[in-house]
Amino acid sequence: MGLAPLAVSIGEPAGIGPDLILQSFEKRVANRLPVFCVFGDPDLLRSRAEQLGLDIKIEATNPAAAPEVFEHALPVVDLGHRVADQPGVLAPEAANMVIDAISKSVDAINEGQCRGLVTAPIHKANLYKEGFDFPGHTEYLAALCAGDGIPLTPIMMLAHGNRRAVPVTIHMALRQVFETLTPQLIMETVRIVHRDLQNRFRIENPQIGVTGLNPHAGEDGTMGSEEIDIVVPALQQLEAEGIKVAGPLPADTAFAPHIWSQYDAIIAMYHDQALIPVKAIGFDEGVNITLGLPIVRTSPDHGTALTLAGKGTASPNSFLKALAIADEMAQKPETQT
Ligand SMILES: NC(=O)C1=CN([C@@H]2O[C@H](COP(=O)(O)OP(=O)(O)OC[C@H]3O[C@@H](n4cnc5c(N)ncnc54)[C@H](O)[C@@H]3O)[C@@H](O)[C@H]2O)C=CC1
Ligand SMILES: NCC(=O)COP(=O)(O)O
Repeated sequence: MGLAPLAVSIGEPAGIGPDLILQSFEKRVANRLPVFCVFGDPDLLRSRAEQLGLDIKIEATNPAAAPEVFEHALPVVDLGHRVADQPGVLAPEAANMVIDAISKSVDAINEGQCRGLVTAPIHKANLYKEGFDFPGHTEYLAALCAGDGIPLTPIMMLAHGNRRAVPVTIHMALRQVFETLTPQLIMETVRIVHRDLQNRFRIENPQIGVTGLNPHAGEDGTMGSEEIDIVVPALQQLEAEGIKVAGPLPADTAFAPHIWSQYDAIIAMYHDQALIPVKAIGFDEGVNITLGLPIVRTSPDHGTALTLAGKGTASPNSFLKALAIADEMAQKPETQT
């Protein structure tokens, strides 16, 4: 039996997600892309293909038929929502489809119909206005995947080739970081990254760097005490467990090429500490990978880029990489969850 398709959630329809999906499908042979099926609105994709001047057939189907359909048409699981195709114009009515696309993709993976998820970007603020109660995909997927009410800790990892960065705290106001950071959260994050680097990336003995929070990693406690009070105790416990971990590294130098290259991943304390270096070394070249979940999920390293939607100028590079990495991570036939 062949591999099940990857699920692709359509993302924000006013953004570049539909463009990237169509552009990627067009390049499927040249890029040896894995079979994927889109969860969304086939009419919207037809309209966007026309707008972009792409001669692509769109076929409403189900994941089981996707491998055969993929040869001649873009397979789309029709979620029943109809959304007007207005590139660059956010419409609150689209929120239900955007959210459904994510949850139905996860259902399909849990039922063994799909083997991993690649998410096109969502416009977070547009979803919040409609009552979406999660900061982003990362946290929503953790809620969807939590079985028996046991909460999962989802981990956001941005990867540019072998350069990987992980924020301990994810989508929150900077002032909230101080009350959220604990030795327990750092330990849990490092343990999950360590385990997933072994299991999902086949790195036998991962080397993990951990940054401090403050400038110069606190300069011996003179520029903040979080390193001494929170980071060091976590590192001591992790070392005692046999995890190869180093830190607290000053965050401004941790991502210098000669230091970053010594580690399989660097764990940073908050969102921008981790994501800026990845986007700076190559915007649209990285991939966002969610760890800590029973399913494979990747996404491009960028957002909805509303002003580029429908113009054909958005680069599909990161989206193509997200498909390739999800394919690699979810190579087992059929029911890989
Ligand atoms: N995984 C996801 O769903 C993500 C969603 N977002 C959401 O996207 C929205 C917009 O966020 P921004 O901070 O403006 O980031 P953005 O990534 O959408 O745009 C930043 C800049 O990069 C350009 N850009 C983005 N993708 C590009 C591509 N493929 N090719 C060429 N240029 C590209 C944009 O035109 C803009 O100049 C927000 O609502 C944010 O929450 C942001 C990041 C990830
Ligand atoms: N800045 C990256 C980002 O916001 C991605 O969030 P998510 O939607 O993948 O959780």
